[in-house]
Amino acid sequence: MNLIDQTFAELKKEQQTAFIPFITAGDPDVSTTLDLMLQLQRSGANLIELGVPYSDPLADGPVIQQASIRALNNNVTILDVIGIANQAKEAGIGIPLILFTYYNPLLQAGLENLFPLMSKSGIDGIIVPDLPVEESDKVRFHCEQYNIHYIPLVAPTSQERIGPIVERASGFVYCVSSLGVTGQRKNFYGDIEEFLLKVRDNTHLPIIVGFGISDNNQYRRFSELADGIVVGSTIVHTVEENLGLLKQPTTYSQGINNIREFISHLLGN
Ligand SMILES: O=P(O)(O)OC[C@@H](O)[C@@H](O)c1c[nH]c2ccccc12
Repeated sequence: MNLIDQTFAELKKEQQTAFIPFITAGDPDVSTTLDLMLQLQRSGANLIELGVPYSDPLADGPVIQQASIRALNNNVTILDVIGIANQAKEAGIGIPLILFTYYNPLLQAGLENLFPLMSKSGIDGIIVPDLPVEESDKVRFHCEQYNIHYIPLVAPTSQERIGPIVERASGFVYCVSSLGVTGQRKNFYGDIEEFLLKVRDNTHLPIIVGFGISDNNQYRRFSELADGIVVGSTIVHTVEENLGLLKQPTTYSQGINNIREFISHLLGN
């Protein structure tokens, strides 16, 4: 049993949808990331996707690309992000943490080095968006060794690959709501309901949806269709809007409070 499984089991009992925010670790700096994680947990996050900054985030839109650049300017590495997860758990984070990283940082640091650290640091799942599931054997081997869930992405264009993808999943399946890159949007894939039902028919695991969800209307719509909702860019954009406040000790708490208020409106509280 992994904390992700327990979390979804509890949410299912309460008939609740998981709120899963994504933030770029180290944006604008490590200590702010820790405070943001604690604030997200207080604001109702059920799991957190912790993004490893990367120089070539091909699946990301401009908001997360900029966040990666800010974190990389602080020289934040995948090892630092694992360290942040560890500090967060020590600081009181009790919800599952999912390491979100492109494949290259994993490869450079070495799976055999990272997985023991990830396990010790309380990381419960990993998402590697640019690793085709057919090439995920090594990553999944290490995941099984260390009881870390391997969470694949499935897209509306996956169609006949939905089966092979979800059968290699553990923890939950991440359904991408639209084609293209991450970022706020007005429209989603035309047959999104049909797509989510098709994924649901292929797995007993919880299915979560992400990409473009940025206001309460969209959040409520997808809460009816999935077991969890990932929100990234619009939260990262709110961090960006408050960088000025977050940089000054005298206005720091105002910056954190602005982000708290944004999350509250997003969730319709
Ligand atoms: O940013 P959005 O549009 O809210 O989508 C979630 C997304 O941020 C997060 O899950 C994510 C960040 N980078 C990614 C790359 C591929 C797939 C998903 C992601």
